Parts: sequence; C-alpha cells; structure tokens
Amino acid sequence: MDILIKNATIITCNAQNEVLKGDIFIKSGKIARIAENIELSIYEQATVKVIEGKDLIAMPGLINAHTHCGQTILRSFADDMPLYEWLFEKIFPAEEKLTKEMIYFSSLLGIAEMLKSGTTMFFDMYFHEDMTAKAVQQTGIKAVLSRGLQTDEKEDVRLDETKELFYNYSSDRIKVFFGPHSIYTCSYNLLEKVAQLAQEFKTGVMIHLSESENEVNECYEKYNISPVKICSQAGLFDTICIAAHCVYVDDEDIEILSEKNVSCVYNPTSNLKLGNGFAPVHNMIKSGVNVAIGTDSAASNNNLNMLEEMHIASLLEKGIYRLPDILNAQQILKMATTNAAMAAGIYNTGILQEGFCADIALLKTKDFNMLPCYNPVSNIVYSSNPSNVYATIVDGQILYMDGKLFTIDEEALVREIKSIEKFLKKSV
Ligand SMILES: CSC[C@H]1O[C@@H](n2cnc3c(O)ncnc32)[C@H](O)[C@@H]1O
Ligand SMILES: [Zn+2]
Repeated sequence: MDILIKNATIITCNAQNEVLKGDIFIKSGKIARIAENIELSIYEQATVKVIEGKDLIAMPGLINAHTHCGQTILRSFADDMPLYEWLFEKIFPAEEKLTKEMIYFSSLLGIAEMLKSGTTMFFDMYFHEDMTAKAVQQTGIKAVLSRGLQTDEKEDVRLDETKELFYNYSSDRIKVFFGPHSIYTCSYNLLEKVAQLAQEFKTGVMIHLSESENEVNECYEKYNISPVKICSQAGLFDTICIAAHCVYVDDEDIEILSEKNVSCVYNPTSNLKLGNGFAPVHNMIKSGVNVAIGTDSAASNNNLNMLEEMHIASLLEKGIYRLPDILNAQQILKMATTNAAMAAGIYNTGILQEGFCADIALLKTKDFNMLPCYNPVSNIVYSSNPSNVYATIVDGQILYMDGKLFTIDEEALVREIKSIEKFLKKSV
C-alpha cells in the first residue's frame, strides 16, 4: 500500500542535516517525494493510506548494528559478571540447550521489541541463524545476518551453514555476512579462510573485536600483536568488515581501522554492563573511522532499545572525555542510521531522501517527555523512549502502528516464550 505522511517534522539525516516540515509520499516501498502540500490524484486518494503527521516526527528507521537476536530468550539469565565468566560458564552452556524452534521464537521476540522501538534493520550473529532469517522474512524487518563461526570440531559445519544461509535467504531485505566470533574463539587459519570466502562470496564479515582487556592480553601472549593487527594480517579488513566493540584499541589499531575502512560498532551498555569499559569512540571518529551503534544481545544489555542506546552512547563519551559538545544529538542519530547502513555496504536507506527505501520511524511529539520541542533531534536522542514510537515502516510496509504489530501474533508469542522460559528454568 502506498502511503502519504502529511505535515510531519522530517529529520532527514542527510549531509546537510536538514529538518523539514512537509509531506512524505511513499510509493512501491520507496520515498517517491518529500515536499510541502503533496496533492493526490483522484485514484490515489482512493488507494493511498494518509497518515496525519502534524504531531509526528519522521526519521530514518534505527539500525541496531550489533546484536544476537536469537539470544533474546536468555534475557536476565546471567547478569552481573565479567565477560569470560558470563560467556564460558553461563551463556555457552545454556546455548547448548537452545533448539531451532527456541531460536525462532526468541528471534520473533527480539524483532518485536526492535520494531516497537523504531528499529528497521539489525546486524546479527548467532547459531541456527536460519531461524532468525525465517523470523526476519515473516516480520518484514531488514537484517544483515551471520552464522557465528568458531574453531572446533564443528568449524566446517558452521561454514557450510553460512553458505546455505547465503544461498537460501539473501534478498533485498536480508544480507548474509560471514561471522567469525572473535580472535579468541577462531584460529588464525579460520580467520584467513573466512577472509578468502568473504571475497569469494562478494560479501562482508562481522566480528567481536578488542572487546575486553583479557582478549587483548591473551592475543599479545599468543601472537605478540593486537587483535586488530591479527585481523588485518588475516585479510579480514580486505572486504567490508564490521567490528563490534573496539574497546581496547590503541592509536596504531585505530589508524589501521581507519585506513582499511573498517566500521566499528559502539555497544556502550554491553561494554559497561560486562565491565569492559568504554570504546574510544571520539578518537576513532576523529581518525575517520565510521562508527555505528549496537545494543549487543538482550542477555548483556538487557534490552534491544536503540533509543536508549543512543542516549547512553552520547552521554558516556561526553562524560569520559569531559567534552560536552562531542557526539552531539545529530551525530548520534546518524551513527544509529546512515553510518550503520554504510557499514554494511547498504546505500539506499538510513536517510529520508527521494529514491531511498521507505524505512521510517514515526515518533509522537505531544507526549509529555517530548514537550517542549526546540530541537526534535535532541528530543529523540535525549528524551524519547519506545512509548513515543507511533509507527515503524520498512520498505513502505507498516509493521507497527499505534501499539499494534501487524506481522507478529503477540499473544501467541508470549505463550511460546513463557513455555521456553519454564523449560530452561528446569533444564539449565
Ligand atoms: C557463535 S554465535 C555468537 C556468539 O556470541 C556470543 N556473544 C553474545 N554477546 C557477546 C559478547 O558481548 N562478546 C562475545 N560473544 C558474545 C553469543 O552468546 C553466541 O554464543
Ligand atoms: Zn556480540
């Protein structure tokens, strides 16, 4: 269905950071026109859905540049411990119990939360990733998906699953990347193999990189160089590369990330919650590194709310550097939209511009926490929450509007999640 959004406040996130007041005409999934007082033909008046936008902000849909959607079922399963204890003693053992069906419903749960908080695309790394892909197809959200890769007896099985994911699910709305988990769970040979395969498949890679001090110290002990240099030497930076975290990176590492056009994903809440500290995002941006924002999983955040993540992302860096003017609201919003799209080599979304995909979040401006509004971008980054989201639109399809999801049976999903929770409480 084509849509005409009338009289909205339009945050474009374009190069000029334009904020307009006017109409957005969406035709066949694309932004056909942005102008004042768009008139519909008689035929269009009968077929186009009109949304009165005088009390709405239209902005590019948010892009969660790093998460593990299938892990949403482990929200609050393991908290208040450091990364390695969390991962090796709690999460990995629990994940052994997760079935394909559980990952499917867990993915639906994560997607439901993301749609309700204005997210239109997410970048993901997990296992049974075909189940996440199935949930993405069913719900209409967009995703860059990867099957997490590690070095063990199932290394080749995971690589084959990645290729199957690539052949079976690649589409306009789904891109498939290779997903080496990290340099501490992947051998150097596997990293090299993944770099070659990514080139062969003409796709990208995503990896957890320099997330913890442990990771970096162990890397120096094993290889005598940093995780960033290991990835560079293995060839991972010779294709599109999305590096999640980049917390413990030094100036030489940052120079390499910039020179090799590696995109970093800043996951402030996860980095703080797991006690890993904070990424030197301000320094990376100054050095020309493209930085996006991610929530990581609901098991290390514990939500998938990109509105909150933007707020924390900005305040943390301001506080750490004691520079209140860095990572300003407009910059943060671009990190959570167009920067993320570019990180994945996607250039037709992330900006509200004619010809771009109609991936749009509509936020209410008359809620108390959004009043008054001297600066709509500030209100989005520093004041908004998911209750302000009126609608989430992907490729011109309304997936969520006025409290209702159109592609997910919420009551059935809650029943399934409660049943899985009951099983896991007994068996893990
Ligand atoms: C092999 S699939 C992906 C794998 O990554 C795990 N994971 C989730 N969050 C993090 C994190 O912050 N650092 C490292 N690994 C993480 C997840 O549990 C899966 O096992
Ligand atoms: Zn992660």
